[in-house]
Amino acid sequence: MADASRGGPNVPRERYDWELRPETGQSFENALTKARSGDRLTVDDGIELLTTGTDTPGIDRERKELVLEAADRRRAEVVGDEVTFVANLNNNVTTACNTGCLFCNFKDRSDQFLTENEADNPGFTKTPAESREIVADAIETGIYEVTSVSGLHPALALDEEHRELLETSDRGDLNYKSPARYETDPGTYCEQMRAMSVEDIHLHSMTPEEAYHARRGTDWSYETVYGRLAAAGLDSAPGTAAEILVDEVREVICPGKIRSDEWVEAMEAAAAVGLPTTATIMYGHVENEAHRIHHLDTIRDLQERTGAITEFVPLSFVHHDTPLHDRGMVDGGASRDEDELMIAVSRLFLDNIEHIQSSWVKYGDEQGLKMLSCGADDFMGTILSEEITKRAGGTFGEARSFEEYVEMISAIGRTPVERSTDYEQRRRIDPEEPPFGPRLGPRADGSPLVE
Ligand SMILES: C[S@@+](CC[C@H](N)C(=O)[O-])C[C@H]1O[C@@H](n2cnc3c(N)ncnc32)[C@H](O)[C@@H]1O
Ligand SMILES: Nc1c(NC[C@H](O)[C@H](O)[C@H](O)CO)[nH]c(=O)[nH]c1=O
Ligand SMILES: N[C@@H](Cc1ccc(O)cc1)C(=O)O
Ligand code: SF4
Repeated sequence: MADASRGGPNVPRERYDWELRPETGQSFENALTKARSGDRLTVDDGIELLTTGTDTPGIDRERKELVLEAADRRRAEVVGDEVTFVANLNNNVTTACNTGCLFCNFKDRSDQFLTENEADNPGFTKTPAESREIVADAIETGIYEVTSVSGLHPALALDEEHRELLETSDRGDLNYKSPARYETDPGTYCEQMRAMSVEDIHLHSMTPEEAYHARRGTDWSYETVYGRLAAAGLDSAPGTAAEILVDEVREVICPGKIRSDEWVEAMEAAAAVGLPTTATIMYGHVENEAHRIHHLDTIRDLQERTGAITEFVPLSFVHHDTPLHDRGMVDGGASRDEDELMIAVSRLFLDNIEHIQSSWVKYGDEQGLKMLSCGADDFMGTILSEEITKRAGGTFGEARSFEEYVEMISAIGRTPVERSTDYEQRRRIDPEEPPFGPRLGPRADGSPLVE
């Protein structure tokens, strides 16, 4: 008979013959003792906590509660009771992308964007002028930051020098086509950066995968690329495109993407030119718990070297409308138990990263709030527009207002705090003093961001 106290695994992982498996010589009890006393956890400790013991199948709910408690206590010690969020706008420049990641339904094949294509184009590309207008309008509402991640449009080059190299190259493998061939010209990455850098807005953009696209066909280092982007207005880099930083998993879910070591190289370069970064994991598809912990280990090592990672964001895979699901490679995403353990073990394992984000885009409000008692202390941002999760079938909406944030965070007895992207500026909000609006952005005057 099924044991009601156990959560089953969400994915029939026995379908995949992985080299890495969640097997250890450690016991759950020892790992928990180490976690409680704040010792640095080994990979085996992490696997024991995430699986609630490799000696038993499925998730043991009593043990899970012990892991969540330890993580919540650690959160309180490290960052206290404040729950942060940022007034930001999400602006995706283009959905055109041929990389073919099997977990992604954001992208549209780029040949649909060619002028010669007469069929309806389901996606979009914005010119630098259009991006600027979108950011300029949002600044008026009081945002502090613009986040911008995009498809790898074949016409995108880093700058004019890169475009010239791509135009004159006789290599046929560079995923480049002249902007003249497309209905809409996205300009260069540097032009987009300059366009979105309106006033003193904080520009958070250029994932390692985008940085790779911005140097394709050249021998330029990632430092050169991030250095030029920073000169054009980039302020920090998002650590998405991380997915699972174990190559045997990348070969299955994103064979067209850069490998793990290149992702790390790009993030180190961003840090080397002085940009703060974030880091993510996209979990709950074909990978197992050993892959997740190896990923955390890579991130923790990277942070030892750079100190540049301001927050870690677990992104729960949204499965509904994705190739992985359509092809029967997964039956669903992570279970609620797995989500909670992912947040908690991120807090316990990543002892050198201060902030763990609960993403309402991925978890929704109710579960997102619960995560703030499982180890998370940041509740993301207002974003105002969302395409990636929506196109994968996610249903948690595109925006949150300051009013909603203050109400939700005070309802769980915590303190709402508006933050800057790098967490250096923080403003506690008194729930007794409405109306609630941002005050940190270049034009923010405290009036509500979303009515
Ligand atoms: C859509 S890409 C855009 C930026 C750029 N093309 C890249 O891959 O770095 C940004 C991130 O969204 C996340 N993502 C895409 N599809 C998702 C899904 N179905 N569920 C959860 N996260 C997803 C992935 O982690 C991915 O790295
Ligand atoms: N800025 C954050 C986002 N932005 C939205 C993303 O574009 C997208 O919704 C999705 O998360 C991609 O997987 N999302 C976050 O989860 N956290 C952020 O801080
Ligand atoms: N704030 C995180 C989260 C994020 C997640 C997905 C995105 O597409 C963008 C951002 C980051 O900067 O990496
Ligand atoms: S995740 Fe990024 S690189 Fe991969 S298909 Fe989607 S948009 Fe393209």
